[in-house]
Amino acid sequence: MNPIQDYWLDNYCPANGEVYGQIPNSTKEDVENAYIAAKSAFPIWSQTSLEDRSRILIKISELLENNLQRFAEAESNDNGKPISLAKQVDIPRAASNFRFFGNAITQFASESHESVGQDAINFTLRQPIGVVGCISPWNLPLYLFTWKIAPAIAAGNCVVAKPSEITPMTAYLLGEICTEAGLPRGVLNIVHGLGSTAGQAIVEHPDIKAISFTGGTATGAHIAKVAAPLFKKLSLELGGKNPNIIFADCDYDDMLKTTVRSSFSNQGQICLCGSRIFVDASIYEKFKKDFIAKVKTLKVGHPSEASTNIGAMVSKPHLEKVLDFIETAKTENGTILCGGNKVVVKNYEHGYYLEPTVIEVASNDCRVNQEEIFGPVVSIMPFESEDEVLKMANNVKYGLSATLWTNNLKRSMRMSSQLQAGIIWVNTWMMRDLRTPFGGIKASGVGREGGFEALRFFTEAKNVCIKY
Ligand SMILES: NC(=O)C1=CN([C@@H]2O[C@H](COP(=O)(O)OP(=O)(O)OC[C@H]3O[C@@H](n4cnc5c(N)ncnc54)[C@H](O)[C@@H]3O)[C@@H](O)[C@H]2O)C=CC1
Ligand SMILES: O=C(O)/C=C/C=C(\O)C(=O)O
Repeated sequence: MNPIQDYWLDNYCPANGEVYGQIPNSTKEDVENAYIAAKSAFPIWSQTSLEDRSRILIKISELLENNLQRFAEAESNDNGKPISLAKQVDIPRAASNFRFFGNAITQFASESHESVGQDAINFTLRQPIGVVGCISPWNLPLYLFTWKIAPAIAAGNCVVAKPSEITPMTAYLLGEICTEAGLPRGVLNIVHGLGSTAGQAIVEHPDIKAISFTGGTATGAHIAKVAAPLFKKLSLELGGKNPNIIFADCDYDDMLKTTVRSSFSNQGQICLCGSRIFVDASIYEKFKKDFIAKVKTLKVGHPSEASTNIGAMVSKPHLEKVLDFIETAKTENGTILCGGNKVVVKNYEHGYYLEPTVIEVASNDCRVNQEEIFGPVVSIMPFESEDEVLKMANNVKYGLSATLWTNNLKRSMRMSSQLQAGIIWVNTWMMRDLRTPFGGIKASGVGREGGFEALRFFTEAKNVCIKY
């Protein structure tokens, strides 16, 4: 063991497989120091007026927008995603997160209940919790990091936050911007490092009273086990295995174009991707032909090239994991209709590239349809009836999102109410309104983010009853 060497973690660039930086592998002591800083900032920040908090959050948002190119390059370099995606989606959304919660906090109200006949009135105070922990994953690094931090600080909390050790760069840059925007010292404390050490220290900390986590289901289960006996508030956004259900009466061209996106955006590394595609048997063969033809046009390439549709996978171990799933599919009578192989990109031979892959599965019970792959891999299979597809869609441990393609209003209402998922999209995918509740059921998580739900999570409700 070399304590100096072990304190630093290599940071890889997925596009070329090279180490391009190092981050601290923060220890329990580092987390304690972050907590102390947060605790000392809390009395002032929690009493800072809503107008001042709002102004600072909106300033952070503006600075992110002003630095779009720099942040997008950093995100793409760190994660492997096409720079075009980082520029159009990740960084603008991170900016929106701050702007949205900067505005939302000025509109957040609490309840009052008049106890008629008892000469009393109850009102609810919504007070910040204190020091809270935010832990985020590598797939949408700044987007998800800020989706937690923005409501937490808007509500008057101070934060100890850990980005994924696999994609630390934009969180580091965010720290600079927050300082420039005038966020007081100690309000946001970013610690870098491994989940098993720095992350675990946040979750175990007896005085960090709430944890907002996005990541894998197994990690979420572990966090819940550690946090529950400490009586922490928990928000867990976990994995998905989302059905994309296509009926014959849909707007076919729109469906086809969006299904390519919902399958392969961000190399399929979004918990909302529609990884199980179920197609009305009457259009199955046509869909199969058209879909594969479109998928074959997607260009796998270096993330910095404008023509790239599919960039690099986030890490070598993750690439290997996804390839293992493709091998598993073959042993389960799956047919690889296209893709399935690593891609060697000229001049970037050590990058982690994978073809977009479509697998025709014989049954919904196979591992490929039951486990989260989290890569550019989707399965397709036909269905005969609404009842059959509903059963298959729900027959999975996850319950994050579902997409329905149909112009039949009654059917969309019927199915929306019966699908076991926290988010249903009808004739669209990943259309986001930041006011809406966001989250899953079953193994996809606990609690909701977004809008006032997030502000409720990051506050404690205290009821005051006054007799008059
Ligand atoms: N939102 C989602 O649905 C996501 C799902 N995943 C799934 O999870 C699988 C594993 O990916 P990982 O990178 O290992 O994700 P992960 O769940 O281990 O990592 C997410 C975050 O949790 C932290 N973390 C890990 N262990 C922790 C612990 N004991 N205490 C506190 N924090 C901890 C990590 O450092 C990271 O910041 C992926 O293959 C994918 O299937 C991964 C990322 C996002
Ligand atoms: O809030 C959103 O728009 C998207 C969230 C996506 C995830 O939580 C994920 O992919 O992990």
